[in-house]
Amino acid sequence: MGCGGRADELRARLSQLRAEELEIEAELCALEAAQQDATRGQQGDGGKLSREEIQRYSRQLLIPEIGTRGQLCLRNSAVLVVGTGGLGSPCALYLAAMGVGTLGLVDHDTVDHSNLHRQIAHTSASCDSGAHKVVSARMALSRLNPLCRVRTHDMLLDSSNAMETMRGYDVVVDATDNAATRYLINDACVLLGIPLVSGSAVRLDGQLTVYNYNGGPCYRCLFPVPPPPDAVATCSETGVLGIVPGVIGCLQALEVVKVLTGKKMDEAPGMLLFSYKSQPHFRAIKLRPRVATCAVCGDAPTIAGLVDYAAFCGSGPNDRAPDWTVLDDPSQRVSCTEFSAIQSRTDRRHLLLLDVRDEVQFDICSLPGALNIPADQLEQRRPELERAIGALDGGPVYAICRRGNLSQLAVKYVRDELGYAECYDIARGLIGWQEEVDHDFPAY
Ligand SMILES: Nc1ncnc2c1ncn2[C@@H]1O[C@H](COP(=O)(O)OP(=O)(O)OP(=O)(O)O)[C@@H](O)[C@H]1O
Ligand SMILES: [Zn+2]
Repeated sequence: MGCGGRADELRARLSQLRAEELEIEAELCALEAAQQDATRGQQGDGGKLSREEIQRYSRQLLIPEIGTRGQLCLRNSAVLVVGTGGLGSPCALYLAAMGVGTLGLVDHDTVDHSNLHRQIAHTSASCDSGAHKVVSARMALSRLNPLCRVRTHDMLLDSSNAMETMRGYDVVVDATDNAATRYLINDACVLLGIPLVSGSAVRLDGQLTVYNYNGGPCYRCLFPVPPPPDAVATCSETGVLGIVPGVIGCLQALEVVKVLTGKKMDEAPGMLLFSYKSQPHFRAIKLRPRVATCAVCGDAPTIAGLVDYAAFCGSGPNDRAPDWTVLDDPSQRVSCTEFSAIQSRTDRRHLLLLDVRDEVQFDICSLPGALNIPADQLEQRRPELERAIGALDGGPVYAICRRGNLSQLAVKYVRDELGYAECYDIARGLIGWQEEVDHDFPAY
């Protein structure tokens, strides 16, 4: 067998072993979840470091701020990381590496290819095997540091299970991505008296705050009212640079260490803002103190137990961006399958495919022959659009976007503002095209 053949054989064996490893990990997670009380609490001699621990953590033990006392604090602590995505991955990896004794991981999702540029606890193999994020992350953590006990909670954290899940942890890390879960975790932390290390990251910006600690404010003190659901930017809609949640997740781990080792806060608690675009990248702002009228941590709280957070926020933890209905008349919309048939029987000179996504998205992928005019530039580029329509000899215009929302606005614009009635929307946009017509078309 040649070198190439042998290499192929080894690659195939390796990917089979990786898949098997994930299977074993999943079974272990399930077994250990069934005997949870055995995995909580101190390990070994609570008051002494073992030879192995001294060796492993030696470079950290040498730091006066940590020393044996600090290392024992970490070893005898339990930290819950909610969300094992972009923030939770680096945060949990560092907490395990630094010697936190018990790490709980909560997530309900499976690993996706579009997660891997930032969710560094996961691998392509996890994705190919359809692994659950908590299983995949646990594998990474136990490889890194087998001394760390990892407890997995493969579930959607909600009002029915949060108190039971979070109780007993010394610190909770919010590494999630939605308002409903942020309020849920905050309220449970206040009710249980647990400090909360909260982070967020989207596009090129991130934020970090420690709530409910040392008499400081809780999340509700600062944000008593949730933002409107469509004002919340998500990674899947607006994107995120891989390292940004990496920076914030690492700083979350740092804050956890500070809380666990009892480093006294010299100053009033602050919010740290990070931006790739600003110079310097970090800015700290002082937080207002705890608000006496806060509904959950105030002097006369009105929230004594967990509430319905999806109702409070107007969107749940699972809600993806809503689909709009701008065009009430269904005859103004065609499915992707219908458009594919129309396109193949129409002379391309008499059909205009108008792609109204922004240029960045258009550059990622597009259908052949599409004219790109972003929805928010239609008026500004009206002459260009009118010229293209003028060349159609009365032929149809079809508008497309990523998921069929903005394209409806474009159809309305062409019909109402340009007075051109032969204009139709392609329902479900390029996501629909990939699912219905061309499975090889890139999904993003
Ligand atoms: N209520 C919840 N219970 C459990 N896990 C949650 C909850 N809310 C959010 N999460 C998890 O928090 C993680 C957040 O990760 P991240 O912000 O990187 O986004 P993502 O959902 O993985 O990816 P994308 O938004 O790009 O599809 C996800 O793994 C998500 O499943
Ligand atoms: Zn409060």
